Amino acid sequence: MVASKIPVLKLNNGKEMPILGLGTWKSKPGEVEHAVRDAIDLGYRHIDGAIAYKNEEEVAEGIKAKIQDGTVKREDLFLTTKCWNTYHRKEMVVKALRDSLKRWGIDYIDLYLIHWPMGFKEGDEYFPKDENGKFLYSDFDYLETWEGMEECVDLGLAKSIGLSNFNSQQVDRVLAKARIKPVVNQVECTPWLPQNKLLAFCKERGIQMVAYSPLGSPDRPWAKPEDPTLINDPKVKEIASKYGKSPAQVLIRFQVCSCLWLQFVIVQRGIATIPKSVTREYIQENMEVFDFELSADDMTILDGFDQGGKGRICHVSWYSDHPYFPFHIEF
Ligand SMILES: NC(=O)C1=CN([C@@H]2O[C@H](COP(=O)(O)OP(=O)(O)OC[C@H]3O[C@@H](n4cnc5c(N)ncnc54)[C@H](OP(=O)(O)O)[C@@H]3O)[C@@H](O)[C@H]2O)C=CC1
Ligand SMILES: O=C1CO[C@H](CO)[C@@H](O)[C@@H]1O
Repeated sequence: MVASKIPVLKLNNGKEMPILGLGTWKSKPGEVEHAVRDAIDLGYRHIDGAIAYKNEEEVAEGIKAKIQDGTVKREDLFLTTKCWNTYHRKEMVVKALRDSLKRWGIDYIDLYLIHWPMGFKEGDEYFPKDENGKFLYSDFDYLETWEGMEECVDLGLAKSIGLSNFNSQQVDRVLAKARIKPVVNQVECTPWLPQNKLLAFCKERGIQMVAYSPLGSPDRPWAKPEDPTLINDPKVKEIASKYGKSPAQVLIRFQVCSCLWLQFVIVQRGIATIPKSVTREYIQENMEVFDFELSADDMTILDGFDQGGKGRICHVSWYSDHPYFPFHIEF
């Protein structure tokens, strides 16, 4: 069996999560099985999936191959999936995970997240719309959804449960009611949207932040050719060349092990992150980030990238009329 060099973080329930994982949104069937196999061969042990990515079976094929050839055992892996917005009714939360586990071919998931606080109309369509193209929502309160998540732990279907795309008020509402505390809040995080306030808020409550789209999600479906790209930013490129690293490595290092000023003290960001790639060279490059340190001067430059909410790429403004839309407040 091959040991991994990726550091692990301890979650508030005592379980461990590798600080770096492989993202799988937009990874096509036909590519993702290979990407997962390559990642595990290279030392990744954390894979971030979701029901809504519609590729769980193929992700699972990659995992199965690596368990079968003896590279890893199931218990060496940290697998995440996410309860989609159409499954926010309590009973559906459990059913959705059972269906997902069948697709993964496993009997428990390491981490099950509420993908968004916003519920959508139940049914087979993941993005339901009426005949005028208006999105159709459900009014299930995410507190009910959380009860379903807790049941998944009770039933042994999920080892840990958490949130994704929840703002500070929504996190506190869950904490006030939770029998089982969320271990993470997975949110977009880049130098454009460094989430310093949400990070401090989550740290105070023992909730680990996980950064999604750490490279600025250049392959997001709504990207326009004229949009700026973070990995091509001249300042990021300049910093990268100083260390003999790539822009992607600087952006990943920024999350996992860089410092920031919080209330007059310097703290490590220590944010877990899940860059997506289906390219073996990138998958390898993205994990080679634990052998250099960004200087205070370079961190100051990256701090200057902060655009607040305007820096958000996964803004999903098309759902902004949802009562639980998370991005109307500062953090
Ligand atoms: N909870 C949530 O709501 C969300 C969760 N996520 C999760 O976070 C993951 C990562 O975010 P995502 O939006 O996919 O975007 P990322 O910021 O991870 O960027 C992915 C893109 O960057 C490219 N890339 C990867 N590594 C490198 C490299 N070293 N050099 C140059 N280009 C590189 C990839 O190319 P290629 O693949 O062609 O190799 C791909 O086009 C998702 O896949 C998903 O698992 C993302 C969005 C929302
Ligand atoms: O993970 C995700 C990727 O982006 C999508 C935007 O439609 C969402 O489904 C989800 O947040």
